[in-house]
Amino acid sequence: MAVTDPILSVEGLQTSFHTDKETIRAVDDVSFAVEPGRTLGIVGESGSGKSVTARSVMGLVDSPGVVHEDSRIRYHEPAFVQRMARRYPDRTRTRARTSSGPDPDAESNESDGFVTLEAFEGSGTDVVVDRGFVDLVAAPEAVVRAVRGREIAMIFQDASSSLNPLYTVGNQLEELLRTHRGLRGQEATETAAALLESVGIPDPHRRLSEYPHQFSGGMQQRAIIALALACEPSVLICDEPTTALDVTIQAQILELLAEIQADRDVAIVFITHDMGVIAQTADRVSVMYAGEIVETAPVDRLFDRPGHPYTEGLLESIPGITRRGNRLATIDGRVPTPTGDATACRFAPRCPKAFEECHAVHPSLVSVGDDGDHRAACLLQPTDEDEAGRLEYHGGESDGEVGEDRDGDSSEHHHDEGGPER
Ligand SMILES: Nc1ncnc2c1ncn2[C@@H]1O[C@H](COP(=O)(O)OP(=O)(O)OP(=O)(O)O)[C@@H](O)[C@H]1O
Ligand code: NI
Repeated sequence: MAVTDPILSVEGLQTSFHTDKETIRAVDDVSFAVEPGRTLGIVGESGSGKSVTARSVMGLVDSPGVVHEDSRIRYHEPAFVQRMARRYPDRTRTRARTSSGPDPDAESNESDGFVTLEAFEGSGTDVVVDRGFVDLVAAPEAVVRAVRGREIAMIFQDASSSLNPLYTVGNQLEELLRTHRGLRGQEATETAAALLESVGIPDPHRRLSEYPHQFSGGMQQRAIIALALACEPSVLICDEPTTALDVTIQAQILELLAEIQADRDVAIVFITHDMGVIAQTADRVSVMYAGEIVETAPVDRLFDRPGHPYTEGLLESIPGITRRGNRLATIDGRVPTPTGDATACRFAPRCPKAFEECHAVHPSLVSVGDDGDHRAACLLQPTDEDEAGRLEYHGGESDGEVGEDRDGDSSEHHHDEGGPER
């Protein structure tokens, strides 16, 4: 597997909650990917859809939520893909691309496959997989269960629910090691102690026999991380893992996660509303607003040259004392609940830079500058030079004609300010 291949990729994820009154599009066409050893930050205010995105990946969306069947959630770990290809040969299909195997199309079964092989040798129950993926939306529940917690682990936003107050920390770790890794007795105890030690909990043997309430907040969070790591997952999703902790402990936990990542090459999806935390953790950032990703870029790039006014607002809120709050210091109002199709920019009602068009056109993600790795969904982003030049000719905000040639296809509309201002 090449270094740049993702271990987890999500494309066009849509998760809706259907109620009597309305359909809430909590996640509305979200795409992202994360590579081994890298951290993708997902940032946005309360209600932007971060947790529902994470729970969708885990196959844990609460009723009445539904992940749309056209969504793609792909897990690319070759050993797991190989296991599934051998277990479900009838539901395994092949894709030409870089295949080194025999005639790739010969064995294709396009109808209800959920395992896709891209580079492999042999076939059927002897197949050796170098590259491919399992589609978790199409996969049977048994496969999703095999992934959840073992291949992709999650630290939940509501940390208190992650530890059971009635059992010792040791019981909880050993139970996981028994059910998922088949470890028992002394071996399980030693492995549990080693796990506690690896997350920086001193005197691990004694702490195994203690109950969660005997741990401080920071030590509880370390124990929760130990539980998440017990099955040696390839991907760790952290949903606001430090929000409840004070600043010093928060910094220690972030450092711990970085060490774990360096040791284990685990891919991390780090969810937070705090741009300061993003700066410390992420390699790449996706900014979410009302169910959509409105900007995505490598972290330095996003901080240097934000391409979306919402990102600018989040960045301006960093030095404030709103760290634990979910409201932005610099932008009034709050995230709307997305119901129905997006027919306009969902941020426009709060946007200091919104113009008429923003209330009528739904912006799609376009490159910021000529960097294909940096994309923003904002009409302020010109999409190519000609167009930018033409719009410049039309002048600035005072130009009454600006709206007139913009009533057609939304994806081709731009505004003239030549990129973000700060
Ligand atoms: N069980 C549910 N039923 C109906 N709507 C829900 C449900 N769970 C989440 N939602 C809606 O989905 C949207 C996204 O919620 P989500 O919890 O993902 O936000 P978030 O970005 O994680 O916010 P926070 O920072 O507060 O955790 C919200 O509008 C919320 O009301
Ligand atoms: Ni959340």
